[in-house]
Amino acid sequence: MLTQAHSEALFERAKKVLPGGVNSPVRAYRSVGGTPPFLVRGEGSHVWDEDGNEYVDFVGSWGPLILGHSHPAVLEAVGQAMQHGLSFGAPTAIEVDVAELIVSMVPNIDMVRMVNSGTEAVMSALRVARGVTGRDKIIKFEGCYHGHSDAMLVKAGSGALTGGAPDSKGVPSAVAADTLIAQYNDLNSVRELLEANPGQVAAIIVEPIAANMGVVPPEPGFLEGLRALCDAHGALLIFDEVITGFRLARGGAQEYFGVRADLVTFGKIIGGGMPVGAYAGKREIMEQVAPTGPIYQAGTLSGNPVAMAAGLTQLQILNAHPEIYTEIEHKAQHMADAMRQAAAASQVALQVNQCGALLCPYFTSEPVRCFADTQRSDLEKFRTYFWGMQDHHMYIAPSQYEATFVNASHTEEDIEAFCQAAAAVINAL
Ligand SMILES: N[C@H](C=O)CCC(=O)O
Repeated sequence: MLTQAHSEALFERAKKVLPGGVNSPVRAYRSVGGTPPFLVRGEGSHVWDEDGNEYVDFVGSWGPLILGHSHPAVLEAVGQAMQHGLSFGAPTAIEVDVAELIVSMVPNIDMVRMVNSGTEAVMSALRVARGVTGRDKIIKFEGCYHGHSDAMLVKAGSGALTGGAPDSKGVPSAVAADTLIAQYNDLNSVRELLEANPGQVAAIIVEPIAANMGVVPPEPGFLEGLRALCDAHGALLIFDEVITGFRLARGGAQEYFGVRADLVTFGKIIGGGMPVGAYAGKREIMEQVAPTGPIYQAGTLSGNPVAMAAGLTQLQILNAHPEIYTEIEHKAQHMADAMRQAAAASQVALQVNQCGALLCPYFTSEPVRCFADTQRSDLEKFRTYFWGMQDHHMYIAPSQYEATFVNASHTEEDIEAFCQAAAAVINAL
């Protein structure tokens, strides 16, 4: 067991002034028990906690740190931007630079609106879909997570699922009634909802890879089928790319899977570690947003110059180095294979889902292809795996329902250390 005296003392203080001691529920380690390490520093692929413990970080601030912590070019850009002021609430050149770069990298979009988080991006994209179609209902998938706006907290994944409450209190029933729930990788469940609600569905929103119930990749034909169903029923297809955007490929899931979306939402990744979000789409849709159109959405901090500087620098590097995508995917494949081999050798029931630079172990003998399958994973084994990995200085998400993120900053030694740690922990199971 690692020494955690300082983190424990901080957690006790935190619990007195922050609900659960945290500012986002998944950080509280409720499902694995124990104390979260309070982090003080990150460099490249490593983080350090208040007790001086060093870890290889496979969370990466929940995805955005594709280049790792404290990338020198990103820090330099942030430092420069800060010299000129922290916020103007006015147009700046750098937000135009970021928007132009996003439009050049992502297929099928002409315009972008910056916001401050993935939650805001989704909330706004849903409003646009409703405004454009004149319809109210939205189809989402059980176990998918699209931030914490009211409509999206119906059967949500991520922290809501980790806490065992996929439906939050405080969501008006009238709002929840317009969120229709389908099953991931099950086109029939979507078709049935569309047919039962003719002319009423504004949009289908999907994580192209469901990465908030662990990692569940789309089966061949699933995303294509959603596109076809949207076209047939006059609904918009929204890809929530808060996790997959700029991580799967320069053009995100649309490029990786070759399926067109009508609206795309982005989150923390386009801030390179700073709080940013955005939604994007074709000109005819995006021009419906205020001030050019009747759909209102606003934000004082949207396009914040310091956040834009971090995001622009990370996106420029990713754009200039597409080989990063092949490299991070290979690392993730290697990790998944090592875990599968360890499980086979020690006869542990384990499925490792991996797609791009995302992976997740489920302790079950059956393939995991939808929400119901994720519920078969043995959570007690996940808990043992989690703490075993922590003892080996591997910082992974404290939840069965989050991804393991592989980044460009992970060295061969980091990946080997992960594989050896995972093999040892799985053998001990
Ligand atoms: N899956 C969530 C974000 O993508 C995890 C982060 C959080 O809820 O704090």
